[in-house]
Amino acid sequence: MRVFVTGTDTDIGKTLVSAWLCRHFGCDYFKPVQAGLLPRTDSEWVKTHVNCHTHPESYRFREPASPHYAARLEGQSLSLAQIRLPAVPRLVVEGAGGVLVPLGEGRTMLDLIRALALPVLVVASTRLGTLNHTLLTLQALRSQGIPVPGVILNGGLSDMTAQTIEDYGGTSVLQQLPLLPEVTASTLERLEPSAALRAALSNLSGGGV
Ligand SMILES: Nc1ncnc2c1ncn2[C@@H]1O[C@H](COP(=O)(O)OP(=O)(O)OP(=O)(O)O)[C@@H](O)[C@H]1O
Ligand SMILES: C[C@H](N)[C@H](N)CCCCCC(=O)O
Ligand SMILES: [Mg+2]
Repeated sequence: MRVFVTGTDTDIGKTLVSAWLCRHFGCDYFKPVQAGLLPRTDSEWVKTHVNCHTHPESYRFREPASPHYAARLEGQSLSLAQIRLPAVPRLVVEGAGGVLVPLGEGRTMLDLIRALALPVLVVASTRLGTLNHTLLTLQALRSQGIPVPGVILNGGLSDMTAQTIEDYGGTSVLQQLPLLPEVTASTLERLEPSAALRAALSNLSGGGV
């Protein structure tokens, strides 16, 4: 299975969830656009926490900022055509920030997602405000006809949030991941994927988890 992991915001847990998916579903990891290289890139974080193959980024920028601006600071611009998916059957692709993050020349992360033609998992928090952010994200993805197998709630359990996203967002909450007191290889390993997540991922085209 090949899947794109987006989120409702930056710092919402996309890298943690991506690493966890790689660990439990035997996937490689690919971060096409990395803005901010220190203290470590997302690929380095994934490599440190789970033993999976990470593919080189298509774009790496020093500034921890929106990619369109980080690129401009280095006199560069992003071309979607330069971003090619690694040809492997099991792959987790992580975005940068949320779906409308600017990539330059009027393009956003949503254009990249559409170009890559992958189904999308949305990582969301359970903090107050998440319902609005999550429903807006789902609406943006749906407006482009992008398939969304579901949402992963990260960093705190809330059945109310999960139920409301399902009721108003027309999609499934496939997993709730708790706030981990310690984020290590073994705490990630001990978090078991739900039956709903396993089923959703095994149904993806190219399927089999
Ligand atoms: N469930 C969790 N329990 C404890 N800490 C978490 C959890 N999820 C994320 N974090 C921590 O929150 C921080 C932000 O998470 P992460 O780097 O995964 O965000 P991101 O969405 O990938 O951000 P970016 O847009 O920069 O790629 C990290 O320090 C991460 O370890
Ligand atoms: C620097 C950060 N950690 C990510 N790499 C990029 C996040 C871009 C967010 C842009 C925005 O929505 O304002
Ligand atoms: Mg990340």
